[in-house]
Amino acid sequence: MTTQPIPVVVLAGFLGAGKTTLLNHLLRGARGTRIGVMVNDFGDIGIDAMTVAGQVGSTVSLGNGCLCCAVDASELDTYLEVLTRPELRLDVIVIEASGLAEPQELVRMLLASDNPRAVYGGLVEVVDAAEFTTTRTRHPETDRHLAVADLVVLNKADRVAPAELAGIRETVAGLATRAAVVETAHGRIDPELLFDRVVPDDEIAGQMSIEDILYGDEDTHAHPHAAYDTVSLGTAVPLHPRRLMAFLDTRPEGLYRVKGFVDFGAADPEHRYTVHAVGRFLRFFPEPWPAGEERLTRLVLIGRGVDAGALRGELAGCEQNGAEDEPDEQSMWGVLRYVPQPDEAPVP
Ligand SMILES: Nc1nc2c(ncn2[C@@H]2O[C@H](COP(=O)(O)OP(=O)(O)OP(=O)(O)O)[C@@H](O)[C@H]2O)c(=O)[nH]1
Repeated sequence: MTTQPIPVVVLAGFLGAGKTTLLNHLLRGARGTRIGVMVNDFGDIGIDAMTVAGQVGSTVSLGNGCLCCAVDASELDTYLEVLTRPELRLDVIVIEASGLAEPQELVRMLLASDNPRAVYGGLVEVVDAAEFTTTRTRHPETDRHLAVADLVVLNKADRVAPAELAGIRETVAGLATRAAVVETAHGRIDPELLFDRVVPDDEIAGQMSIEDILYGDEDTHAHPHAAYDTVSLGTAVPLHPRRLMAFLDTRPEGLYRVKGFVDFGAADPEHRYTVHAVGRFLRFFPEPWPAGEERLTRLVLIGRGVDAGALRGELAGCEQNGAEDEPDEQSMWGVLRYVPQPDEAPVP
């Protein structure tokens, strides 16, 4: 059994950048490497924990709220204590920060942790190449996040023309001066990039001063999620595809992220539909209902400057009202327009 401390890698990046996709890629390609996962869901339904593949016994879901606000260093230590138990024999722990977390806060907490079996293993910042320019304009803190990253994964390269991608890469590299920048699609990076990133003590000192860790800079505490609203829907009543599409097609600008699973009831009893919207980008991924799985819809909406009460009401209005309201197969056409073609990789 190894006596080396376990590296703890922070996986950060704005809403929808592709953190969960990357994490699933790592888990699938893990082979002999034993990966522990801490998932930080934003919203009171554990969507991200549910979409992390095949992790039994070594996943900790941090529930509602943002890790950097909701958890202090001692609480983080409690979670780390669980994942660093020798019997789990983990080689690496990955913390997926919520898309609105301040990665620097997490890094600070990890560095302050007194768990001798864990060592900070670096900050990976996932960037959505297709949304980079818009995100940066709306969220100037993006620059600060890139500046402290150890590895930048420039994801969704498939959604940007090569010339534009080269320009974005140059901008990102200029901001992430300490980091390697890796372009990829669907988070398919070489796992070695992460698992070998045990950062020596002297390098950590170079990354963040002790004053940074102890006192921080008040400006860097401006949490981007303060201004965000989260609306969740968890229901056993199937949603009507036409009404859900009408809702999604007219969703307000500020509703940046929609994720979860939808049950369309009689309109398609065979499949559950994973939904992902990032900005104006929308996709549904049908998959057969797992055997014995309860038919439920779970959705989390995250937005800024949106009327959460109205959204909640509109979502509730998408629920089917008994037999008379039962949709037919044609009512699925609107949904099927957003199911990816075979060359687009599905959500795991
Ligand atoms: N075209 C394309 N889509 C991608 C890529 N990576 C991820 N996606 C899709 O982008 C959506 C968001 O991906 P996630 O992995 O859930 O993003 P996330 O960063 O975990 O999102 P939050 O948890 O909301 O912060 C999903 O529909 C993914 O399938 C990519 O490289 N190319």
